[in-house]
Amino acid sequence: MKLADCLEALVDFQQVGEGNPDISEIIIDSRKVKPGSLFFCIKGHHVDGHRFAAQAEACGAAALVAQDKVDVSIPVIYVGDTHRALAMISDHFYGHPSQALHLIGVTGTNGKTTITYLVQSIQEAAGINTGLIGTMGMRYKDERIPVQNTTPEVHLIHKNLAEMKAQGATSVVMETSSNALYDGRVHGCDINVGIFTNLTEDHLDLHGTMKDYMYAKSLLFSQLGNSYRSGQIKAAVLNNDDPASEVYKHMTAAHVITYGINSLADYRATAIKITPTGTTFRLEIKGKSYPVAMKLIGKFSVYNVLAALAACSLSGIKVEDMIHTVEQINGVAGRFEPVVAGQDFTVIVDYSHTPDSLENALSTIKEFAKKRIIALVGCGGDRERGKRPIMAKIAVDESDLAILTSDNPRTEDPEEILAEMEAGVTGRSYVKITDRREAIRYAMEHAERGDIVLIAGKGHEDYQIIGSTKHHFDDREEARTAIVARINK
Ligand SMILES: CC(=O)N[C@H]1[C@@H](OP(=O)(O)OP(=O)(O)OC[C@H]2O[C@@H](n3ccc(=O)[nH]c3=O)[C@H](O)[C@@H]2O)O[C@H](CO)[C@@H](O)[C@@H]1O[C@H](C)C(=O)N[C@@H](C)C(=O)N[C@H](CCC(=O)O)C(=O)O
Ligand SMILES: Nc1ncnc2c1ncn2[C@@H]1O[C@H](COP(=O)(O)OP(=O)(O)OP(=O)(O)O)[C@@H](O)[C@H]1O
Ligand SMILES: N[C@H](CCC[C@H](N)C(=O)O)C(=O)O
Ligand SMILES: [Mg+2]
Repeated sequence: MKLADCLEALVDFQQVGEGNPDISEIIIDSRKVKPGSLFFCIKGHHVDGHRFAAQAEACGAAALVAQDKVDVSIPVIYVGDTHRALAMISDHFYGHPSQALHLIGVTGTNGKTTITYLVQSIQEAAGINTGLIGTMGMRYKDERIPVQNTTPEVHLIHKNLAEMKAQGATSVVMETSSNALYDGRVHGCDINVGIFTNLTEDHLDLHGTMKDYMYAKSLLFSQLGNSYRSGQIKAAVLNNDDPASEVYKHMTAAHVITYGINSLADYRATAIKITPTGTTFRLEIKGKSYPVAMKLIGKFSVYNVLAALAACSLSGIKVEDMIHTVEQINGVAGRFEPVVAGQDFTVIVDYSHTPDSLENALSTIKEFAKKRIIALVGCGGDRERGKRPIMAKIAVDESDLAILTSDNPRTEDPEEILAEMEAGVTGRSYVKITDRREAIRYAMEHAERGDIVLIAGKGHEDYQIIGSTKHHFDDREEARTAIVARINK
């Protein structure tokens, strides 16, 4: 596409420097610029992308988009807000792919990844080619593209939606994190269905207060639009058991479909029974009742299934077919994933990295625990600090043996993170082992027949970030190695 064609997406800009070069791709990181790139200077949380204008030019950028003065000899398009222009130009550059897709966005503190997997599985089983964008990467058919963020940067979303569409996808389900909504990473995405999971404490380092965090999530529902075009579905799928849904109902002009367990809702679960191998419940929809027996464990999994069923019903899939698919699903990697290596106790690896998810994981385990519960918990560095003492307290209070350890310390001192966690513990004893590998080994060596060990916080992650280095580290592998070593002792 020519530069001038890209600029059709904007209403107000100023071009300095003659020329109408061919644009090969849209780039925001100077280290990735190739000849023909259109480089956007973005003001980030850490550095100002305008600093890299000269580097982008040296690497062959065809033109730049900037909001502050830059000194280069290639054409520069000056706009008021480069990030907003990035959303508009990339949507245009990639041919407005979201408009041609049935796009489902999922927001909420916990459950987003799980719901995207459920939705993709249910729709795929019904013959709807569905792409997925989320924490564990972008996935379509056999394609797996790793991502840096749960919700990638806006130009990457439009680019990948276009690629998925070109490969035959008619629908895409995408995690839309509160950070991404607030930062405008889903601008230009024509979302058809917005799903809300729940709102509990996390990310207050970025949003400040729970109220602001709630409003950040509300953007998904207000962005569903205010027009009723024939043939186009626009719907908000809301959790009636979470008070924030009441606010979101007012934020959207779209259809509202509710789900819940404690309150009346369009999609409701009753008679929930949790066992170590699965969950059964009755699904109540419009006066009809359907039995469900699934392998997913816990009340929180029932919420996720209800949300997915409500959303997928909008794609016209029969309830019986949806239930059949849900019943076949074994689970999502790193979400309540068992590690089985010949031991006589249970080991569960779970991605609970928030107070609410940790509490849910432990209360779910309590439903079927016959002996002790051992909880291994850490908190990530360079992330919200307020949750540290709360998570430590939950781990210590809700288990028989709590092992406090490191998660991803990132650039923080692991001892200081642990000290902030320990400040939340009152009275009860616990074990502190800073090195996560040692901590897992300790848990595997001290578990007794029939105990259940929860290894929380890192789930599917196959790395540990210490400083700015990513080391290979996988809780499931670590647990297995320690179990085998114990058995062979
Ligand atoms: C704090 C935050 O949100 N950071 C996001 C932000 O990066 P940033 O603002 O720090 O960028 P920066 O380093 O200041 O750089 C500014 C600009 O200069 C450019 N640059 C930089 C260096 C260079 O040599 N050349 C160059 O051109 C950068 O490419 C960028 O365009 O913009 C980047 C591009 O979109 C994101 O990848 C990055 O996410 C970081 C990795 C992150 O950790 N974000 C977390 C907080 C986050 O967003 N998490 C949510 C998940 C939450 C959940 O699931 O619960 C998510 O959606 O992932
Ligand atoms: N509906 C839910 N309510 C509460 N906790 C949940 C729910 N679903 C999952 N969890 C817990 O949260 C953890 C993370 O689940 P999941 O990865 O699906 O959430 P997420 O919202 O994608 O998280 P992230 O913000 O890291 O992307 C799970 O391992 C489980 O312990
Ligand atoms: N999406 C979450 C993931 C946290 C995972 C946990 N292991 C950590 O590193 O804190 C975040 O970026 O805050
Ligand atoms: Mg996720």
